[in-house]
Amino acid sequence: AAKIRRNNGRRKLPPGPTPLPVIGNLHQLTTLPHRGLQSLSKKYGPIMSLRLGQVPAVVVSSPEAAELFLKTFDTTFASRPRVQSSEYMSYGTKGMAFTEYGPYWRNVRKLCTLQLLSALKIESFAALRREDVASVVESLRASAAAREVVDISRKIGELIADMSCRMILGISLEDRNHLKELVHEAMFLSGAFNLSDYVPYLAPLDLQGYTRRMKKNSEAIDRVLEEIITEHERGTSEKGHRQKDFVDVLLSLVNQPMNPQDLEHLYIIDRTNIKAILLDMVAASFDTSAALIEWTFSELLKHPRVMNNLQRELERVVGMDKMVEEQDLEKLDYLDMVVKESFRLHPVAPLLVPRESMEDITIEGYFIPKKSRIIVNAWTIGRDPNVWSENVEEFLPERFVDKNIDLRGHDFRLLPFGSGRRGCPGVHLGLVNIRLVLAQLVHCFSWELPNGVETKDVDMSEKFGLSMGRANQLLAKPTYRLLAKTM
Ligand code: HEM
Repeated sequence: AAKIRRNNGRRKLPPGPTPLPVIGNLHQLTTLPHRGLQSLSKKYGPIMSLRLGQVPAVVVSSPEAAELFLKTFDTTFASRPRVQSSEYMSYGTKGMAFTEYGPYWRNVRKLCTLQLLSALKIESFAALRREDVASVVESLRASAAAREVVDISRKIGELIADMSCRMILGISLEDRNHLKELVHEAMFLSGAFNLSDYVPYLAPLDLQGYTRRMKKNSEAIDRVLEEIITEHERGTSEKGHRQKDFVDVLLSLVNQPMNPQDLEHLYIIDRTNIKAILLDMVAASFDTSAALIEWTFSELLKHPRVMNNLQRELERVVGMDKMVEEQDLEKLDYLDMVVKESFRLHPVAPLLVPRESMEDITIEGYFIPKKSRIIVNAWTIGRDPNVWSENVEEFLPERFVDKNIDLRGHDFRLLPFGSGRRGCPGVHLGLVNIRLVLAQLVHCFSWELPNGVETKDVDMSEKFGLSMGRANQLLAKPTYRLLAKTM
């Protein structure tokens, strides 16, 4: 008996709420799971265990705990769960984001970071971004002249989607305007808590209808990607001399080893790999940066003082007689703090991307079985008063003054891009897009809320998803503010 007790003692799970039969704790996630989990972790602590249907899960909600899972024991937690969405919508996990840890994932990741997402590669698309942003400024100028109220959410969403489409697929969004909706649906389905993943014996019933939607969505996306790749192969998308997009880069590598340095694990790049990688890139770019820009804009409209400070900085650094250029961005310190503060309150991936543990492990005296789902609640960490003091709910960029808090995964208080070997490989691209678009729109225009809306009334409701954006569109009225000669 003593031996059994010792074993039990050693195998103590982290504290957590009692699971119900069949569904476990799924009902406690609520429609905004980052908030549902926050209230549970207040009660049970920063390392909490849940059962999601049949699947053991651990929810991590403090910087110290996040460091243990994402750094100290990173290798144990570097996998992703195999779920329906990754099967149906990542070509049987042939991409990067939802692929289990191992040589295949490592090779795809290497290929993408070297060939597609390197700083050099991203810089090479600066002219394209400049052109797209300028054309939105132009259209907003027309709205300003007509004293129109603008749907900022739509403008920003289309701008980011268009910049991403041109860089990745070599098409403008107008040519394939249903792609945005398709990718949006794919992101929703990848982020949804799908009962079929947690209670596998219910999967054939498809009670939420997600499986059906995934099949339909993946087929529609596949048709678009096939068309685009075929156009590239035939050279029909060639409009004179144009820059190589991601499709060109990947097609130039077809039939070659994915990683020439790793001949022990020989993966030859084929069409399915290319489609899966392109889908990952498009899905990761469309909604994430746009959501953060929208949230920041919402906060700026709610906080005219901060908007004002930002405009003063832009006047000083850039000047009122010209638009913002990418090389100005690194000089915009206040903008940098605004973006950090926005990520603190609105980490667009509030629960990051789920991890899965690869072996049994004991952490802080708690037993965590192999194949546990690991959920890092970055949203809760950003609002923890022990970390950020009492005014956590306040939008206050100045809290970052003289604090060396990085947002790329080195500081566990601020984790919008995750951390460690599964951390976001698109940080550089994401941040360039975010800073450029924000700086330009705030520099070129003054913004006011539509008639009758007061700053305190700006709606801040969230719509949960793998990428969490605003529930409703953000509306505002622009007035052009640069000296006229610039356009
Ligand atoms: C505001 C913009 C973005 C945010 C907030 C964001 C956030 C994240 C987060 C939280 C993760 C999971 C990290 C982890 O598990 O530790 C992730 C992974 C990933 N992100 Fe991003 N991301 C953004 C933009 C991008 C862009 C522009 C790309 C590429 C075009 C990208 C590509 C990826 C990929 C491929 C992964 C999976 C990495 C892996 O599993 O090895 N992301 N991102």
